[in-house]
Amino acid sequence: MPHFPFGRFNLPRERTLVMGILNVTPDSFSDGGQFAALDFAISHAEQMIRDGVDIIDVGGESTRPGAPAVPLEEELRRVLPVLFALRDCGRAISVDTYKPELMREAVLAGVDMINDVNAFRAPGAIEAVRDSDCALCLMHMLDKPATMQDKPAYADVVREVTAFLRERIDVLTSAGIDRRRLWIDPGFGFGKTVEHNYALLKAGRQMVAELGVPLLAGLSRKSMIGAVTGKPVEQRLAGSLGGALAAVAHGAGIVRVHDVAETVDALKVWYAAQ
Ligand SMILES: Cn1c(SCC(=O)Nc2ccccc2)nc2c(=O)[nH]c(N)nc21
Repeated sequence: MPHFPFGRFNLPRERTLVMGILNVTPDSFSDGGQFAALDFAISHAEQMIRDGVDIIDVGGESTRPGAPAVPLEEELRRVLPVLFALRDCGRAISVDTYKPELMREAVLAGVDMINDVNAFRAPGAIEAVRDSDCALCLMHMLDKPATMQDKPAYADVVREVTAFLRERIDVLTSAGIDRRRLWIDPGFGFGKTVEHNYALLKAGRQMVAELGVPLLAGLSRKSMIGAVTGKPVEQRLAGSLGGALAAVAHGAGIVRVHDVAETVDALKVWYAAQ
């Protein structure tokens, strides 16, 4: 299999990889204590590993519309201990951040992917990751989290999102970053209506073909699942599994999910039938 740089790992490319979501934000557990947070995160990561996860996505700041901004120091305090604790866990680690300072620390800590919902647009982001071999995920977001869902409108959402991702790829490769490190992501729910999200999902293979870069898809438990199932966020497992299989069918190379064990099993059955 071709070796796509993924930090230390030579991850398989003949099947879609499962990225498990590891939130290290206080609102993702009860008492908010610092050490409880670290313990909780490590236990959750260990469970995902037992469940068959390929990549663990560590995030210290919620990007939900209306979520409070997290100061850099606080995000560092939440995320870095988890990165060091997971360094030798045997799975790829990605860090979900748009802050260049955290990217720099994460690269030094040896992470295998930087997952940037802002597609490395922050000043200093490219410099922070250039001299490394970690994978880089470029995600599309309309405007910014606070306003992106107000009235998302596009003349042609697939064309515009593809153009945005092409521009970001061009900027990073022009800065000397090896194209083989790059992943693209349409950013489901980041400034899109449900219709926009499904149009982008269906266009996955087209985007990969046009941009020559593999695709990461994050649908798990999102409103695009809720809209077609009528289910609240805590009852979206089945819908999310359908979404994961749809993403695989439409060319995703990584699916970002909350429910690792269930998704791993669903993909095993899917691949048994290919
Ligand atoms: C960090 N991050 C997020 S956070 C939003 C989220 O999960 N909301 C959400 C979670 C649970 C329920 C409802 C909404 N989504 C993506 C994505 O789609 N792609 C990439 N690359 N990174 C991502």
